[in-house]
Amino acid sequence: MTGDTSPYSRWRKRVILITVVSLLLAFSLGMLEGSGTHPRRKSHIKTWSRPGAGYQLEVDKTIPPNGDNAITHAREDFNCDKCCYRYTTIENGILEIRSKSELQERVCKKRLPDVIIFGMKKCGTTSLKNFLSYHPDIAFTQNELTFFSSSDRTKGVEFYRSEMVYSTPDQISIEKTPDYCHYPQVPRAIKAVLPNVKLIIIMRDPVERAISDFVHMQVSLAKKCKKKSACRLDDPAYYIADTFEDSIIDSNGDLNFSNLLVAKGVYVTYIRRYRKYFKPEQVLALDGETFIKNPYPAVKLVEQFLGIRDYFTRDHFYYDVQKGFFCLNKPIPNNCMKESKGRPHPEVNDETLRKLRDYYRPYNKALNKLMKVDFHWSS
Ligand SMILES: Nc1ncnc2c1ncn2[C@@H]1O[C@H](COP(=O)(O)OS(=O)(=O)O)[C@@H](OP(=O)(O)O)[C@H]1O
Repeated sequence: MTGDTSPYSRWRKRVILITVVSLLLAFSLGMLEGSGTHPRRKSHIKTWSRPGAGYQLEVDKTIPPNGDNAITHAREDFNCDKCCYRYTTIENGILEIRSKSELQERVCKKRLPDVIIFGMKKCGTTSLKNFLSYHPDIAFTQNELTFFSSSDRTKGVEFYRSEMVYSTPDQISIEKTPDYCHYPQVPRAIKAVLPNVKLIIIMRDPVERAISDFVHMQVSLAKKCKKKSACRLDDPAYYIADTFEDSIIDSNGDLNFSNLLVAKGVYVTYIRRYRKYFKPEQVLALDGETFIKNPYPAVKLVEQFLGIRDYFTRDHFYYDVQKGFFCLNKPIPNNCMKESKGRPHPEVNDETLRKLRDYYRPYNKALNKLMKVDFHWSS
């Protein structure tokens, strides 16, 4: 069998080949045009709608040619673009105020608190404040205002408001003053000004709290004693000796439970006072010991309690070996508490520890019952 090799036949084959190639080219180009997508990056800005703080999530979508299984990368807005402040490190004070025009644009005002962290001293209140300060739905007043526990109360509510941090209409404003816990007049005073306020208390093993408070008061005293005229503690109910044991055990070997180092650990007394004025659902109790070991579950509980966005993820936190505590990795990396948090504690003798534990046990049990929680340090 021989093929048809006439000039006409060769010309006809060429025409068919060219037509097929052109058709294939046109078809594939048409496919791409018709789909309206290109296999390259597309960027969208998505604004979250609840509760509307304007927190932006930049979503970077790489759409593969078939349009399926689009890979979505979410990159957080590190500076809370719709907030009244920009974020900086804990070391530098966390919040940097925006310009006047930016504040106006964002309807930033100083608002009375929706939430108060009212205790407990040396139980992790600062770390909790620092972590929550980076939540875009929260405007956290950085200073402890002590409004309800000091003579500032006589200056009136407008003074209190003027001390608050700026917040947008969609943010929850918070202040923390651990001192509010143990002054008997404070719960009623808060109720009179903020009847619907939400209250958070973080409590750790009262024995650990007492030792931490001792170290703290020693440092404060040492600072004051640099100026000889001011060399005394503000509160005479504190007694600080050279050692923890000598501070809380009297000459008869008995526990001096009126020393504030000890008294401040009787949490149930303080909470009962608050519960006289506030409904149980207004108060959230957090365990400071589990918070030290892992802050993530505690910040999630706070988000739920306040009904704010599910913002924090596990990878916001990392354990810093050098610091010996958890620090933030997001939105700013390597962001640890200042040196004054996480100080070394002295060794305390077993006898003193036993006396303290025996003293606190019934109060801890009553606390568990009242708050319907089981703090593992309570026995
Ligand atoms: N992540 C992290 N980093 C550092 N420190 C942490 C952290 N989480 C909890 N803590 C514990 O917080 C203790 C200080 O508590 P407060 O911030 O409530 O103290 S204060 O009342 O405001 O002075 C502090 O007490 P000390 O260890 O005695 O310094 C810490 O044990």
